[in-house]
Amino acid sequence: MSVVVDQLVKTYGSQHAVDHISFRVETGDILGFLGPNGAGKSTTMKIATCYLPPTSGLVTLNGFNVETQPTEVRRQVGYLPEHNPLYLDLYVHEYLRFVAGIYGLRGQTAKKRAADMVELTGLGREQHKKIGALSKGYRQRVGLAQALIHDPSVLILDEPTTGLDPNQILEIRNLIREVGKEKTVIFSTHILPEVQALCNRVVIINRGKLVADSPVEALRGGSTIQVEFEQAIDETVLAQLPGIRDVRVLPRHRYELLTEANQDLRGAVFRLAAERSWPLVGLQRQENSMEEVFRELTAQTPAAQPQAE
Ligand SMILES: Nc1ncnc2c1ncn2[C@@H]1O[C@H](COP(=O)(O)OP(=O)(O)OP(=O)(O)O)[C@@H](O)[C@H]1O
Repeated sequence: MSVVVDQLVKTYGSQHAVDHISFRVETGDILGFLGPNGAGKSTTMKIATCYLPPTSGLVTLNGFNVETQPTEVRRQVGYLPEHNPLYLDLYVHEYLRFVAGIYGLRGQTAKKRAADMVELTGLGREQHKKIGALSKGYRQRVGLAQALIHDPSVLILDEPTTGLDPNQILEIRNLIREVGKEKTVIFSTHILPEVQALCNRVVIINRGKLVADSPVEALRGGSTIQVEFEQAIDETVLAQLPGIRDVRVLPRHRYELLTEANQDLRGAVFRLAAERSWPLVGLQRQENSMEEVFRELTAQTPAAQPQAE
């Protein structure tokens, strides 16, 4: 059971909303899909759920191609769109049975499934109201219930906790965590602590391009050491120090070392420099928060301005 996104492109006119993105998500993964406003998250999710055709590239869900096998894909996937359209005049049960019907569930089976979803999403107290009379948090639960009604193996949720109060956020997170034990979950959010609380993996996109695809651990609470030498050194030796996750070469003989959380490797770097007779002129450590990593990865470079004629 997996979602595979391979070199996905979506253009609107001349704009590349999604620009050659590739990643894969496996069963049991809860993937946080992050990016600033307009990064291309919703567009990617709409393509993965057959609401939009890709311009090029491939998306498969459990091996089914979104372009050529949309019926099979829709059976595999439950989708909660960012602006979840609901029929406000329908009662909760009525609406859920209607959605069940779209997936071919009828009669007692549809009724039972709707009742199960009411139970699962904590809609019990509100189930006899019309959707129009529900609070935002409860409407969101209805959205989750409709996304889950056909027992999909993949769940795609576009900002499921946006606009909810802190109690509702916790409840929806618990529900996602519960559902994520059996299903593949992809959800977008702007709340980074939510990703830390729920996800095992993170994909970050910026202006349509993939800028990170890693375990949450790799983006959480590590630290960086900036080290500067008088002349260029062999960075592969730095990379071999225990506790170093990555080494970036910066201009002017500076190197940025990403280290595991709670490790201060300045002493080790200093000793290595002494051993190798590398002329060390600067050594600084900085704790990283996920917010900082996100900001760095999605720093906006100013768009090229059209030249005046
Ligand atoms: N139907 C459309 N026509 C033209 N441009 C569009 C259309 N839909 C999206 N876009 C553009 O594509 C880009 C990506 O939009 P998208 O909604 O996928 O971003 P997002 O990452 O989900 O943003 P947000 O976090 O604000 O929801 C944006 O620049 C948006 O304006």
